[in-house]
Amino acid sequence: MTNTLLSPIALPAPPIDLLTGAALFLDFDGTLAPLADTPDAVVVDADLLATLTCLRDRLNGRLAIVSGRSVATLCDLGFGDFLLSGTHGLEFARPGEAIDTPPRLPAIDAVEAAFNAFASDKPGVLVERKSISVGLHFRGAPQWEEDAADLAKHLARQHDLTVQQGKMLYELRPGGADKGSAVRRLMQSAPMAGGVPVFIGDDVTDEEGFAVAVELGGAGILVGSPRPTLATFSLEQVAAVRHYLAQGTAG
Ligand SMILES: O=P(O)(O)OC[C@H]1O[C@H](O[C@H]2O[C@H](CO)[C@@H](O)[C@H](O)[C@H]2O)[C@H](O)[C@@H](O)[C@@H]1O
Repeated sequence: MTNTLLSPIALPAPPIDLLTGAALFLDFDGTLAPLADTPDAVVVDADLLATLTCLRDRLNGRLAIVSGRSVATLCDLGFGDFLLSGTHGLEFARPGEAIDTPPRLPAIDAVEAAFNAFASDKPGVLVERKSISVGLHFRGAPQWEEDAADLAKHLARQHDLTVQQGKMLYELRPGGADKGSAVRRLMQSAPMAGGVPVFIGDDVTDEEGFAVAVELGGAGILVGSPRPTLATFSLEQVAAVRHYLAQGTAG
């Protein structure tokens, strides 16, 4: 990312009229759903799907989920009816159409084997097998963070992969895309084209999304406590995001 992250000052809450005319890009974990102990523990409730469906209709379809989760997992979670970008900008899907995804590289299988070997004697360390990437989670055993980071960086160099840092997570994936490139691509065609991009997210992987949204004349909304960010506004937590989105469906 070429832009410089701004200092961690408290940002204002987004005005509700920001949603009028928006092309809305929504991160998933930590933005639409609270973080949980393990990836599998997260569920999507009917209220959230109803709010997003209503908001998408009000925005003439200009609502996309842009996540680090794979598109297949997003569909399993209940988002199959939405415009999707998965695996940090590497995958795309439109409702009813085939998933546009690069192939799973043999290197990812090699990394997964190395992650499994690392995790095998460390209770609480979890390997997340994903469609075209693989994650090493240490939320259940934070004492292994440094070793997990060293292993991820070593394997990334060895296999020419990208390390994607997340919350209590190192993920290895092919490079060449991020959430910013996903926003740029989706803004070039219907239904997102013509809207003002607004990206809501909580994690470092969302900063590229904020950067491109701002560059294209829109805004980023950071979810969580103040930290260095390219976002313009902030919301304290998932509940505030959901309240904000629900307000956008009213009136
Ligand atoms: O871009 P996102 O939609 O925010 O996805 C980023 C990663 O989210 C998931 O991991 C995070 O959430 C888990 C469940 O709450 C949590 O246990 C973990 O510690 C977090 O890092 C997901 O498992 C990853 O695949 C996503 O890349």
